[in-house]
Amino acid sequence: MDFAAFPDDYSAGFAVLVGRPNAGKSTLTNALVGQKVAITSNRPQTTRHTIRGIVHRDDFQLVLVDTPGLHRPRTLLGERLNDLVAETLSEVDVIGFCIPADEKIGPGDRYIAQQLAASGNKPIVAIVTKADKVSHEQLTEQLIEVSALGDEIMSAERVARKQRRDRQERKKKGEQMPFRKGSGPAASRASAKGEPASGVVNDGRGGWADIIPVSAVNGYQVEEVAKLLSTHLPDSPPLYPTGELTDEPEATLIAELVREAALEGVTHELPHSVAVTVEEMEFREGRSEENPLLDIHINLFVERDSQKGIIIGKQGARLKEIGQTARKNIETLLGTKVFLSIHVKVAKDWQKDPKALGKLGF
Ligand SMILES: Nc1nc2c(ncn2[C@@H]2O[C@H](COP(=O)(O)OP(=O)(O)OP(=O)(O)O)[C@@H](O)[C@H]2O)c(=O)[nH]1
Repeated sequence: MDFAAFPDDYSAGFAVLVGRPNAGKSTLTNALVGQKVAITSNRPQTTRHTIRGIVHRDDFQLVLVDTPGLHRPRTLLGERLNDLVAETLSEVDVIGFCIPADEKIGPGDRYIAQQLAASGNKPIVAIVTKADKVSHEQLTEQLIEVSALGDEIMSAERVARKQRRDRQERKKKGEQMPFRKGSGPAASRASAKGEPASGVVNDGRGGWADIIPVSAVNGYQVEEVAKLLSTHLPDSPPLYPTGELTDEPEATLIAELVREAALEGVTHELPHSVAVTVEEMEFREGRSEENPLLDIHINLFVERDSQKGIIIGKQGARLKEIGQTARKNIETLLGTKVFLSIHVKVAKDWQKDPKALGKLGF
């Protein structure tokens, strides 16, 4: 592996983009990296695995970790996703919090903001995505809202930390703990619901480390986002050789491409219920070296017979389309001809079954 020579002031490190489903994380990752590595689709929660894209520049290297949407656990799968997110947050140098410009800040954003603030002392850069979808005035308004959210959440977090410290101090000294308005069970419940904790005011000590608008679709400020994130990276030689765009195992990318093709244009409930595994990958015997063919056998799991019907389609028409789309993308990814076979299987309630989850790679 050839590491290019790098200047003295080179910096390198990890960044994670978080945000609620559909916030534009995958599209921004792709725009930053400049090649399709993370999987995008207009269906929420398509990114389940952590896929890294690497932004190489003359003076920095930014390793992007794309996480699933951070959300409140509903099923066991949701909890595992959140564990994954927590683990990722602890390993990065900077967090990019994506909030779409064209949607009002909601409880989902608030909840994520609180989780990020509570997760530690990592700098959080608020990234207002999809800037192309709104007018200049609307963008300005959203930037003000997002900035205010940062001030409020970070102030609340500082207050909470101070209260925790005080409580510990008092405990150490053996003092009795007074009940304080805003710190009882009702306040914790409000905070768990993503509602603002009452009584917390902006302490004027600032919120987000930075705030920046971007459009991954028309390229507005994409380079600036890369630069801004890189200012939070430690001095370090490159972590990966230049030219390497992803270190995700091929099988994961292949499974994601099949999953993406399967979810194209389907109903809302399905994304949660589809899991894809690569069962076998082998070069076909008897082919010449110049003209290899890679056989890939895929299992596509759904939870119900009705979902199986949706995937397969009338006389197998949809499955055929899925196969063709996925095959083309896999061939582009691997640069080799591919024969793809997809078996659709019903695994009842796989989301709630720890054993099944393990088998499916979660
Ligand atoms: N107009 C416009 N659309 C965008 C932009 N970025 C993303 N989108 C669209 O928004 C939708 C969601 O984008 P994704 O990048 O898949 O969002 P995500 O946050 O990765 O979503 P999950 O994987 O569900 O967490 C897709 O239909 C994108 O095409 C942007 O800058 N401008």
